[in-house]
Amino acid sequence: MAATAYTTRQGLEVAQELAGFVEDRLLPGTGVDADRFWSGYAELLRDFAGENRDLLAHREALQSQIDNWHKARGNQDWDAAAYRGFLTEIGYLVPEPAVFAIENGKVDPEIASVAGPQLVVPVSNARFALNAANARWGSLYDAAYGSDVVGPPPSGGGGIDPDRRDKVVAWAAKFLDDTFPLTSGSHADVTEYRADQDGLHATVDGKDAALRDPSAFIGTHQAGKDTGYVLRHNGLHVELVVNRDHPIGAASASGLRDVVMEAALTAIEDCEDSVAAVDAEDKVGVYGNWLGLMKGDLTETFEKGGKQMTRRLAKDREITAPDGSKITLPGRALLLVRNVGHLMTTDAVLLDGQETPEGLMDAMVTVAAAMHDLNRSEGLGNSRVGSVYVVKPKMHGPDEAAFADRVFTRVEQILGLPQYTVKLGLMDEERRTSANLAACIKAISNRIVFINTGFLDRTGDEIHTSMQAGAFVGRHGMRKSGWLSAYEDRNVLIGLAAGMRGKAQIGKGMWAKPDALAEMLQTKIAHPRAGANTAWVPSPTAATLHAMHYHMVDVAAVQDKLAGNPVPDLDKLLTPALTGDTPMSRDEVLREVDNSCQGILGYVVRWVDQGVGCSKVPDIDDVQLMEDRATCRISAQYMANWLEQGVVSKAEVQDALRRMAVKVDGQNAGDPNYIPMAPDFDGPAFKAAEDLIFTGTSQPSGYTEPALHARRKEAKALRG
Ligand SMILES: CC(=O)SCCNC(=O)CCNC(=O)[C@H](O)C(C)(C)COP(=O)(O)OP(=O)(O)OC[C@H]1O[C@@H](n2cnc3c(N)ncnc32)[C@H](O)[C@@H]1OP(=O)(O)O
Ligand SMILES: O=CC(=O)O
Ligand SMILES: [Mg+2]
Repeated sequence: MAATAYTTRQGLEVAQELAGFVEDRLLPGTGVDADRFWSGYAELLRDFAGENRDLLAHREALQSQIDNWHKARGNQDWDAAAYRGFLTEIGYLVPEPAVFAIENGKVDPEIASVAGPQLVVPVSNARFALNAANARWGSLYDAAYGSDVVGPPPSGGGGIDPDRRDKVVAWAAKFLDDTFPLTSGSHADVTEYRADQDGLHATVDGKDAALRDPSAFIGTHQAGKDTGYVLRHNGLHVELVVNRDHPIGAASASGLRDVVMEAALTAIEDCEDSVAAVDAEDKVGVYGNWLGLMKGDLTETFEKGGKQMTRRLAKDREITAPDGSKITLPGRALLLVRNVGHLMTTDAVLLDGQETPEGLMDAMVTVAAAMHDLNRSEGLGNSRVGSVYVVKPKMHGPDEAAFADRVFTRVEQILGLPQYTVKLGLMDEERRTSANLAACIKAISNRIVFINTGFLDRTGDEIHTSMQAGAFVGRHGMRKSGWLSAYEDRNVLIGLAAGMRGKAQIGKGMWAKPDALAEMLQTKIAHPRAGANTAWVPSPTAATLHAMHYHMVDVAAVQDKLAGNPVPDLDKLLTPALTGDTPMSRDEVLREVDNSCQGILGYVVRWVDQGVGCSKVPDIDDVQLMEDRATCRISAQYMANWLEQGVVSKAEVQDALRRMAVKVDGQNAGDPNYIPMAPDFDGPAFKAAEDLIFTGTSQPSGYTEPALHARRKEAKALRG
């Protein structure tokens, strides 16, 4: 990696690549000239970088007070009252705000009022980033046929297996019967669908049937030879696509060739935990894709199935209502952009020779990019109400949220945008935020568009915060622990109490087993049932399937029932899940050590050597798991905690790392770009895994970024 070349702008040293990107690609068309951008940015850094540093120092100061408190108490029994008193005294817990209601201004309906899936995607990958935007609509037939929901997934030999096809068709018909019942008969037995000014008709057993709720039919959608009958339920659309010339339609008595679901209502284009962006070059790649999405002109050409294809943003869908009027349905997910948190600094922009907060750069650049969307009145637009949606991760407590609010006010001033154009999604994924959630929401109440239980980071922070309290129970115990359920329940109830219903999303976390979609269908319905009007999915296929849950559950009604329920006690949230007097068996410990080491290595080897920020890595039972920086944080913090508490020895972990490195090398044997870690175990990837584990106690909040960035830079320098 060549040393960064800088150019000077308004007292800043700016990496040339970034300066070129900003001036040649980002700003033209925004009405903001380069001088205004750079002088505003320089002032932003002068006014906010110091406070950013102070906030991070405060995190560390609180953490060391907490560590010392636990160390001083030794093996005494857990004393919830004493602990809570201590946290109040040091300012970790702040007073609960008086009752308030958020006032978040203009918010698109996908966020404010309709419940549905939220897809997350690494924005560094243009092919995936476009796919996520287009995942607003997804084929239910394809999702079921290609996954495990009607039986083990297909082997991938090509062609359609008629038995599997029939299973999928019957399974989808059952969903249609449950969601859009007919006055008589089943969708499985329809021989014809047709529409007229009275609505949708179906012929079953030679007789006319209609929808039991005729108002569910909103019109037809013509696309080539496809005639789509568009239905609506719980605010979400479903299209019955009929085409008797299509092989699937031809095999169906009704000509039904697909059921197309409105799926990813919103998608988060991620600049954070699913990407590996460590320098100006990487950041320009990430920003370039977000800019293309905001301009509507991003394309990506690639080869799939031996054919070259070009992917671009999907158009909106034109529907003809029964009375002949036209309705436009959005063709793309409403896009949010996840910025990085307050932790990292970047060498892409230097002030007084020092690195500057990466979060401030993300704020400036991603909002400026979204101005292309704000300035456009037609075409492939994003927000229809003129808002910009930024997701802010990993904030600790209300002061950090208030800081973000002021940063975005300043960014709006620099760019000439009305205050509160930028809306914020608040990741409830650090313990101090969960414990002070109402105050955090209040701190950004004019911008807030979601709270989301990012339980993966939250688990990492749970372990790190109470590192010195004792040994944490294993993953199985953690999933069933009291703090986790208190965290999930409190999030919904505090959000409702803050008036988020009908105005914002109360979201649930990621489905981290991308291939186990039958299991997802069984279990992720718990999210809408808990009152969440969105939840994260890792892929468009998962979005299409998860959309079914929002037909099965009327989230608005659930929220009505929940409103006013007592919020679970803070002590429950604050009680760590420690093994206490019932330590885990040696077998369980060693198995989990192998599992964590494998997960960490499988993830970091692609991050450090190849710059891939989100991967599918098989776990110890060969279940493919989505690994990102947050899941890596959990594994590393487990190992650090168990080392700290003497549950395992350093030698045992070192042995596991070496054995698992050999296993991971084997799993990647088919990748021509892969660099094996064995037999030398001295490359930057292997060392990154060691850093994450053996320095896990002293890493800020147990984050993985510092070690990963340093080792990735080393790998880039070594290998170009
Ligand atoms: C704790 C947290 O912060 S969670 C948030 C961060 N996590 C994420 O963002 C998860 C994003 N998901 C992913 O990166 C991927 O789904 C993975 C790595 C988990 C799994 O990938 P794989 O199953 O190997 O996907 P694979 O490479 O086979 O792609 C399959 C298809 O799905 C698409 N796809 C997969 N995931 C996504 C996604 N998140 N968004 C859009 N498209 C996607 C691909 O574009 C591809 O379609 P195409 O060939 O037509 O382009
Ligand atoms: O960002 C999400 C999480 O679970 O962490
Ligand atoms: Mg997270």
